[in-house]
Amino acid sequence: MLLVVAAFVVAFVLLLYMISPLISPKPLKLNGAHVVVTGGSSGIGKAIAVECYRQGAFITLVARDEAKLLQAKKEVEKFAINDKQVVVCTSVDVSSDYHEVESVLKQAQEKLGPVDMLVNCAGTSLSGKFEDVEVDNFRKLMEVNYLGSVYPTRAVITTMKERRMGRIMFVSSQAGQIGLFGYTAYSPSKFALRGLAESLQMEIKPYNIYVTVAYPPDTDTPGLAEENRTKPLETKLISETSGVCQPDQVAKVIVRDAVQGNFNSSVGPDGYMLAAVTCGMSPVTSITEGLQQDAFVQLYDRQRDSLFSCSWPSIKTVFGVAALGAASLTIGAYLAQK
Ligand SMILES: NC(=O)C1=CN([C@@H]2O[C@H](COP(=O)(O)OP(=O)(O)OC[C@H]3O[C@@H](n4cnc5c(N)ncnc54)[C@H](OP(=O)(O)O)[C@@H]3O)[C@@H](O)[C@H]2O)C=CC1
Ligand SMILES: CCCCCCCCCCCCCCCC(=O)[C@@H](N)CO
Repeated sequence: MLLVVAAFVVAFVLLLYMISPLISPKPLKLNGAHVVVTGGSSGIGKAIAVECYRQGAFITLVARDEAKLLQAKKEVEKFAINDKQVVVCTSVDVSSDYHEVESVLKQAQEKLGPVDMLVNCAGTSLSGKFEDVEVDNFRKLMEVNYLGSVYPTRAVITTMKERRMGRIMFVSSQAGQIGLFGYTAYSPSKFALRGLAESLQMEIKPYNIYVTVAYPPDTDTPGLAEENRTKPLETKLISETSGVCQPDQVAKVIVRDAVQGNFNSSVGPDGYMLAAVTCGMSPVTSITEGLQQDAFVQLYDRQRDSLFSCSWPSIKTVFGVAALGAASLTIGAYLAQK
């Protein structure tokens, strides 16, 4: 019986690998593409700009501080792969006023052409116990981290729909997948991006525009350094279970997933597991991803009511275990190629 199930699982997984490319979107070519990166003057945003530039993209960096923008431009330009590439800087507060953001992005498109990929990375974090956080900071974080992604997206979506192509990336956080001690102001602003992304993807999928939500762990940036100055010990200890990544490592994963049109983008095994157990009704862009999510949820469910009960396994358990088997095969392959 077990041999039959194992043979079935192997055949099933091989079949999935063969048909999976049929449902994945066609990858976006970054060579010659216009990529706008909000928050591109520092940390993860700057690393994403570098990663796109070394693949031949034209970059618009968006942030507030002009000196930091110019410094970032110089750093990104070192990675040019041809002499046509250009980095343009534009200073605006993405959360202040929609019409200002719209006008800045209109000018950017007049300079470098329509936006092929928008990376919403501008954001800030703040941690502290609920009653210790300045009440105004709840509004501020929602404005920067949520509205600061709505406005640029709103400013480019019409052109993307007319062209029937584009990529929109939202940089959320693992704290946008799981609420944590000390993040009562920050987590909601990152959870909000998921709701926006899932709703928007449903609307624009028919226009061949793909949305990606990135869920990075702690990443070694000036933003993290600033945050760590006042972070409660509890928040620090929990966050560090996921380790601390380097911006270029995070950027490589994020750009790869955005180019592929993958809806979820997570970093490392922890991030992968977190994404699977918090997948909810997020769109899956590959059959194997859906299967792995099912297996993890099955495992999670079954652990709750004991994986192997002494009675005959129900059909659901058999398929759950089969999915689990397939998932472990797939995850093994996935981790092996990492
Ligand atoms: N570092 C980490 O541990 C993690 C970070 N993230 C998220 O990644 C994103 C980047 O974080 P990180 O690289 O650490 O941050 P940094 O502080 O290093 O960089 C933030 C960038 O966003 C810009 N920015 C901030 N506020 C605004 C604004 N209102 N309008 C326009 N630009 C703005 C900053 O430039 P300027 O100040 O000049 O405007 C800067 O370019 C954030 O959304 C963060 O929540 C997610 C998970 C982990
Ligand atoms: C079943 C699988 C479980 C996997 C373990 C996951 C444990 C939760 C880790 C949460 C880390 C939160 C990092 C926030 C980073 C961030 O956004 C700020 N640093 C912003 O600067």
